[in-house]
Amino acid sequence: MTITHSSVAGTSGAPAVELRSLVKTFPPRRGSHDTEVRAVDGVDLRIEPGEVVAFLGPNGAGKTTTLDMVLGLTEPTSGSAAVFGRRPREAVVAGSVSAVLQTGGLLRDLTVRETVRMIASTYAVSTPVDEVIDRAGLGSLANRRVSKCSGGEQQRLRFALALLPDPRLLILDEPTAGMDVTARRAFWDTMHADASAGRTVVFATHYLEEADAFADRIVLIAGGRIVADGTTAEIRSRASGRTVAATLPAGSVESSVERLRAVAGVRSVEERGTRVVVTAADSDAVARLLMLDLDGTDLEIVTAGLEQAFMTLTGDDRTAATPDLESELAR
Ligand SMILES: Nc1ncnc2c1ncn2[C@@H]1O[C@H](COP(=O)(O)OP(=O)(O)OP(=O)(O)O)[C@@H](O)[C@H]1O
Repeated sequence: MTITHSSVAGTSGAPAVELRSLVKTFPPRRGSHDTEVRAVDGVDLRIEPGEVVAFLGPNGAGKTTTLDMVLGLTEPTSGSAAVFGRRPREAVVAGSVSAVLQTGGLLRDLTVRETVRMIASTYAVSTPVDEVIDRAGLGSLANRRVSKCSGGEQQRLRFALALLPDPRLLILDEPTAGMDVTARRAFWDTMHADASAGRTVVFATHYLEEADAFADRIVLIAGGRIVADGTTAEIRSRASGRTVAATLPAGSVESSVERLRAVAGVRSVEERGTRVVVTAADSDAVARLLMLDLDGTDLEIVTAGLEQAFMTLTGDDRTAATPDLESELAR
């Protein structure tokens, strides 16, 4: 697969994406007593050219609404969105940004190549049809009808279409939704090769593994706000910490819990009878306190993974409102 990006390199110095105090509200649904929906609730974000950024968050977090504003598909209620220093719609018209959205009409009776050719004809300047077919890994499927392509193959076709204007910024909204693990891996292999040439990629996902494996940076979104922003390693260490559990002598649990809560970096202390479960950034300090000062026994230390980090950071009542999240995580 050859990768030649003419317009990907070289930018005006403006950030690829700049969101300032971005807010989007929707009126309450008809007949509902709810107040307005604050889908995006004050987002500030700067993405530099060449970054690969995952928007990670549970259902209803505000990912799609934010991306829609980056693409100029919807106007902010307040605040602003800029793409390479321009208004989103201007950036779209200039071919600086394009998107692979969750759904998007494809004509079922056309072949893969016919589809790419048709969309290419709508651009004043476009990447050669066979080149995008090759880059999207569709070479062997070029003559297949869209109706005969699997969901994953159709998604790769949408990806090929998004590459036609050779955009400096590619937006992917849950690009692998509905794909099995193999198709998902194949899609990301293709994307990896493409992004390594310097394209800025912003994608929304529910899948932690996907964000972890593919993004340089994760922007964790919940309830319309950014709840964490950093490299995957930073997110993991910031939120996960470790869980330390021990059994305490009966009668001393209450006072011990108080002492544990006072330790710097302790995030939570849970009592289960005489057993305490402590989540903390510095598990060594907690373990020492439990064993040496508080006469704890049966010590257990568990490293929390990215999933735990995700739950911790998107936690509180918002996680409770997103039952789908747990089944996503369990997949
Ligand atoms: N057109 C609309 N009218 C009313 N409410 C809307 C509209 N679009 C989105 N919302 C609400 O805004 C909130 C954010 O939705 P959004 O689709 O941006 O979340 P998301 O993070 O992309 O979720 P998902 O992962 O499920 O796609 C949700 O509560 C949603 O119901």
